[in-house]
Amino acid sequence: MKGKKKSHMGLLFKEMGAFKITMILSIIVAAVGAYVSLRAYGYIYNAAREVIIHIEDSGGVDTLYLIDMGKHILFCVTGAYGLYGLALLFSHITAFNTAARLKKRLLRHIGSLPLGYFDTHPSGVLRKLVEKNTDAAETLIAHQIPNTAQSIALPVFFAIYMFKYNAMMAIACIIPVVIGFILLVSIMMGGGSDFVRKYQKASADMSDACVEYVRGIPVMKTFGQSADSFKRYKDAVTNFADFVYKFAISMMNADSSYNTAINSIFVTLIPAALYMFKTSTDSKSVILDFIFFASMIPLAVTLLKRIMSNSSESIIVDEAMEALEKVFNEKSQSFAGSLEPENFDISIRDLTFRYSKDTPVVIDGVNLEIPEKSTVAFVGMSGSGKSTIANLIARFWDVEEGAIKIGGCELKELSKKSIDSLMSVVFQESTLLKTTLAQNVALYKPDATKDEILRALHLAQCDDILERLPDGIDTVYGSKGTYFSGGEIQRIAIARAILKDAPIVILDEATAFADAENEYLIRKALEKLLADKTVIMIAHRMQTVRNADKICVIDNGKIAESGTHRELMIMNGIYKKMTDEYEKAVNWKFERREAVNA
Ligand SMILES: Nc1ncnc2c1ncn2[C@@H]1O[C@H](COP(=O)(O)OP(=O)(O)OP(=O)(O)O)[C@@H](O)[C@H]1O
Repeated sequence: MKGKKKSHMGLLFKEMGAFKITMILSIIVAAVGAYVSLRAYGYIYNAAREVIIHIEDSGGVDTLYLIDMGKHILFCVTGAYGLYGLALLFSHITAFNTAARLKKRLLRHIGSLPLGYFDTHPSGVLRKLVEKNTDAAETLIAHQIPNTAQSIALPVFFAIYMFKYNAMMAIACIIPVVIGFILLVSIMMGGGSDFVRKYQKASADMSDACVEYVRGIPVMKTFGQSADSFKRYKDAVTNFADFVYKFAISMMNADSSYNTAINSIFVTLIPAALYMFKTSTDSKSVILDFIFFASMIPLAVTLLKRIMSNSSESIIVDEAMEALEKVFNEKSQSFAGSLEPENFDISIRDLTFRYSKDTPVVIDGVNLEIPEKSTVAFVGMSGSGKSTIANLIARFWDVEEGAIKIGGCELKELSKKSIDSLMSVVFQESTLLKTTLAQNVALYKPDATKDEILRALHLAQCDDILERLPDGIDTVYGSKGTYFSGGEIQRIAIARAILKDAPIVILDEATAFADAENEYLIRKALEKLLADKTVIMIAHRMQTVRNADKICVIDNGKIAESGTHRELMIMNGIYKKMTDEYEKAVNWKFERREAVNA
């Protein structure tokens, strides 16, 4: 048996806050509007009755009464439109304010999440998440809620009216509606709602795969691949097409049965009217009642159909709220600490970490002391946990088990100001903003003078870059075709770190993708940056770590070996094996070259 899915609409109602009042007003006004529109039918009935009663004696018709009824009808029709407009006004006030509150709270919350969250949630994903889901909530409140209020109120008033005028015809009209509703509920309970969810997932998968496909076109062209090689995109499109087909087929019977039921009111109404016509002494009243019922039926059918589409809309919004709730459930990072570190020693105690409750442990009981102004390098297989430890030191994620201390204070106890000024991180691939070179370099020190910026650029070996820029450090990156190579961007990122002059530097081997000339310049730039600093280096090439004060071999989230290069080579363990294999790979290249040159 399928478990009942939890509703996430509570979030939406909570977010409405005081605007719940305008929402309730919208529902009440929409319901009153529905009543007023039905009153118009009552006055039409009275006018028609006056005419039919005097059908054989047209002089007996009370024209003043007819004019009066006409005025009432006009008043009710315009009143109903006016009230519907007012209901929409209230619902839009609620919708815009709720969506704005939701967006603001969401953005504030996203801003408080740890930096590591943005690794897996890039800006495009977050923009889609915020906009798409809050827009869905806005549409639901602005349109669906007043429409649903009307769609429910009208049939209720309609039923009361029908019983007031003619109980037998009322029952005849209600039988097909009840059958229609039983069918509607069975569609929704029997997988209809599940289908809407799966349909949305298939559609989202297809659009994600499409973006991936478009982004991969350069790779596809470079390697001369055919479109078939982008299997995920092809599979997503096929999956979506299959889904829509199955959805249409499965809904075909249910939808047509529901529509047939609610459209077949005449099938029960006409026999009931004929029976009454035959047995009643007041045939004129029977004809009049029949006209009254027949004129209202199309309206009832339209409203009943609207209920069905409203219920599938609410499933979409429920999904949207579920996605937002997931973001709100992400734990914020608190910067309530106020301590300043006594020195820049780093101490890691019994550190154990997993990225989320449902993922495996990636750092498993790590203990490490990094004295101030020393260099520690992490080496190990890909996925062993090197970056995770470095990111935890930089507080990209919060430590939950064990502790990381700087200068005797836990990271959480340090003030935001000290955390910001303590560390510089140079990633494997750095990013420049589309602003001036000066602003890019002074990102962490906006009040830096021009001389300070120029000095940092000089120390980071960026003189050659500066020479070719049309406006020097005021050149806007990305303007007039001003772009930099990966190695040049890396040197500018090092200039940024030099200017910041933080006592701790975390370095994710910055030369990994540089060419020989850039590698030389980056190394020279790093010498300036790292002098007299506490350095944590994630190394991908074995030769870069030889001079480190301590090398830690990370294996499966644990420190498997640690020591200097010499100590580790003598130990004859994983490090020695990695170094030997690395050297074999390098020598293999030389041998090949020699063979070619021979
Ligand atoms: N944001 C994340 N969410 C969930 N798991 C993650 C995340 N980042 C990394 N992991 C997982 O944590 C483990 C350690 O990854 P980490 O990036 O620390 O390894 P690494 O040694 O630095 O690898 P590499 O040398 O390839 O960069 C891996 O299994 C990885 O899949």
